Amino acid sequence: MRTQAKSKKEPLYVLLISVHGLIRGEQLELGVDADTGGQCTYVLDLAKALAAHPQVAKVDLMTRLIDDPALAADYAQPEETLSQHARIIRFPCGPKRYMRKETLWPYLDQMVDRCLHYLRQQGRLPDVIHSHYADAGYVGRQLSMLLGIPLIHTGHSLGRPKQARLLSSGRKAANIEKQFNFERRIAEEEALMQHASLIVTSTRQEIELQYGMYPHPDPKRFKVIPPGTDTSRFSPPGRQAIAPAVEQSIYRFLQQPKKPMILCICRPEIRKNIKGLIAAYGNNLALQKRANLVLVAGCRDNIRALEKSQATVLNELLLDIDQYDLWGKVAIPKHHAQEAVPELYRMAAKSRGVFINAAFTEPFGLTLLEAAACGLPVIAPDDGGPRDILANCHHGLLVNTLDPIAMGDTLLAALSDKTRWRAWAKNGVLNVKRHYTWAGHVNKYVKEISALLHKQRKNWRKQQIALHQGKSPIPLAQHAFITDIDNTLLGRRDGQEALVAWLIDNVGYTVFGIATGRPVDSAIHILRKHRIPIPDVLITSVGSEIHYGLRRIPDIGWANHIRHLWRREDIQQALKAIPGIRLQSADNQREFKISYLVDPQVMPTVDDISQHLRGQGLHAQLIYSHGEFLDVLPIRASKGHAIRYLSYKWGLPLANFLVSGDSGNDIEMLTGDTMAVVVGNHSEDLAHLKGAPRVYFAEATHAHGILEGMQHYKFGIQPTKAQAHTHSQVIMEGR
Ligand SMILES: O=c1ccn([C@@H]2O[C@H](COP(=O)(O)OP(=O)(O)O[C@H]3O[C@H](CO)[C@@H](O)[C@H](O)[C@H]3O)[C@@H](O)[C@H]2O)c(=O)[nH]1
Ligand SMILES: O=P(O)(O)OC[C@H]1O[C@](O)(CO)[C@@H](O)[C@@H]1O
Repeated sequence: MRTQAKSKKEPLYVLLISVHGLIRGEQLELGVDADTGGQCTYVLDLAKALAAHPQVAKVDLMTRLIDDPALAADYAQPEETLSQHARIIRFPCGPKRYMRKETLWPYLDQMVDRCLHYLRQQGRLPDVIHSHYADAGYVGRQLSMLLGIPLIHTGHSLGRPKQARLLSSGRKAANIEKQFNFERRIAEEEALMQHASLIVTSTRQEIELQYGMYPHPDPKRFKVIPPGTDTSRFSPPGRQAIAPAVEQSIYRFLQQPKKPMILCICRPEIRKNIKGLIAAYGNNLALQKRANLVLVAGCRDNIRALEKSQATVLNELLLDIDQYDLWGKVAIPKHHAQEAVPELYRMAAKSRGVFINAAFTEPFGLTLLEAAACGLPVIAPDDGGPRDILANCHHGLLVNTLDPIAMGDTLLAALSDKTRWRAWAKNGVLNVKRHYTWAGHVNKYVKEISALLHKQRKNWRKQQIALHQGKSPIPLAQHAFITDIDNTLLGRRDGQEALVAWLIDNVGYTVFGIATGRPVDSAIHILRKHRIPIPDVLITSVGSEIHYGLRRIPDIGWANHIRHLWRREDIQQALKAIPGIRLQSADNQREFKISYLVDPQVMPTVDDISQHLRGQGLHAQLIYSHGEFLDVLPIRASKGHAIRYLSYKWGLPLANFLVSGDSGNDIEMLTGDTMAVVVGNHSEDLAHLKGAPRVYFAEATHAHGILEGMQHYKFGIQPTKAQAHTHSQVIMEGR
């Protein structure tokens, strides 16, 4: 299969990623915990609206597969259809059970790998990847780098402002780090700001005040595209009666249920300031007389069984209701179904009540749009999202939510002026349709993406990137050819040229890779010198690093994999005691490789050195070569392991790999399921492989030997004379 440059008109394939929380097509469970709120509904609405756009052919919303007896089986379905062009795809990520987002970081690489396999099955790569929140940002950034596809990112909520808020509330840095894993999150957010081609925000203030807390935000990468709300669900009350079950779920708490409702819908989270709201209501007797307070703060069976931070919010809530003696005036329903949510807004509108968002800060605030669409005026924090929304919708008032007395007074004033109330209700319904529809969002979004892709295509043309255009060929290629460099690929000029012609003929069909002891810079330098196109995959420093293509994108998954038990500093320290070895120059030292020069007369045996390290509780592999070098590597790092990892990661069977080598450090990659070729000029340490299954010993030497092996295995599309003339052109492009 050959990778093609995309024609301008071809409709788009968008891959959305939102890892945490609970996402399904119907009956979203929102407010269940701190991770199930606005973002879940945002990504689902976005997926559906995008798929309805005429320029979009396909939308996949990738999320975590959760197989938890405490939850509906829906979250364990690998695929769910949302509409003709949109679906949810779910991949495992760590343990099967539900986990809060801060604990998912160690497992995210699994999603990257599963997605690569999935794309292979699809036979098509997305045009853009769009990640939501920092965890999905990590997955999206890896995929974007590995595949050469632009990344769009939406933060929804950022680590630095949250960390600053928690610190200023008096919490200890070490405790909040333990609970929220800020270091990892903020590092990823910084990386995303460098890597993403486009960052979509809901407001301008989000760019200035939130992203502004990070180093060097590049204003050109940001685009404000506010979300929409689903007006087919959220609509004004009209004449229809409210569903009796919904009414009942509220009335059962209230002494005078027909009074106006002050409605608050939010996740039970400290930032949402439910405590301040109770104080506002509890301290204002006139307000209590005028209206009931209805708090919809997620669903609960047993507060004691909830996660600690939510349990604290709800416990405080109950204690505060008791302290102000608000029994009979406050409703706090235990459960609500998703179809009940619009009904709750309508019920509040019918009662001539108001909606309140009492949060200390609110990046955007989807509930304010939902209320507007249902004809319910709002009181909201004088902060980013609400400021923009109220400036557009004119459906209520802003208030200082840090001041409970001001909040109480503002609520009372809003409920008392009937003419103003009617104007707000009308404004909300009209203006939300004018400013906040998903169709409007998606129109702007598709224009931005199209401009981005257009610019990128132009760049590719300018750079004339080697064998293919920008996107990686690996996910769709059927075969891989991986070779050692020195004395295998290189060594005879005529052989090299014939091999380059073969590579050109096999573009898109075969992945081209090298596996070498050289560090990556040195490998690229020598390949350029010999006019060999830059490989799709570079396994370097004896398998301790993997990079991709011209841009040398590192495979972070591999680094994470081999980091296991690797204590570089301690190993280097322990080896100081070994006679007959001295460190090679700094440019030969890598994060996962310590290299020594050896005096064979003095150095103890490799087994003795291994034992010395083991005695100190250290784990490493020692590779002794050519009687003069000693490389110390993590136990999982080697050329052979790297090839097996690539096979697994990219979903390409090991049997479809042709590998070639000449010496001892190639043994591991030459044995096993691969199609192995040992070149004619091989060293003695490979002789014992003669007769081993799937190991071909070529007569010819160097690159000629590789080509002989390819013929033996009938590997690849064989070169034709007509195609061979493109050779010099590609070499130039590869430089
Ligand atoms: O018990 C509940 C609580 C919430 N919701 C729904 O959950 C959503 C909450 O969204 P939002 O008010 O925007 O708040 P967050 O959950 O905090 O969402 C985050 O992400 C949103 C989308 O980017 C931003 O609008 C917010 O500012 C940001 O804090 C709304 O659809 C609510 O109707 C429920 O259905 N039941
Ligand atoms: O408190 P945090 O970690 O900043 O996150 C806020 C959360 O709000 C949500 O958007 C609610 O859906 C989450 O997805 C997001 O994780």
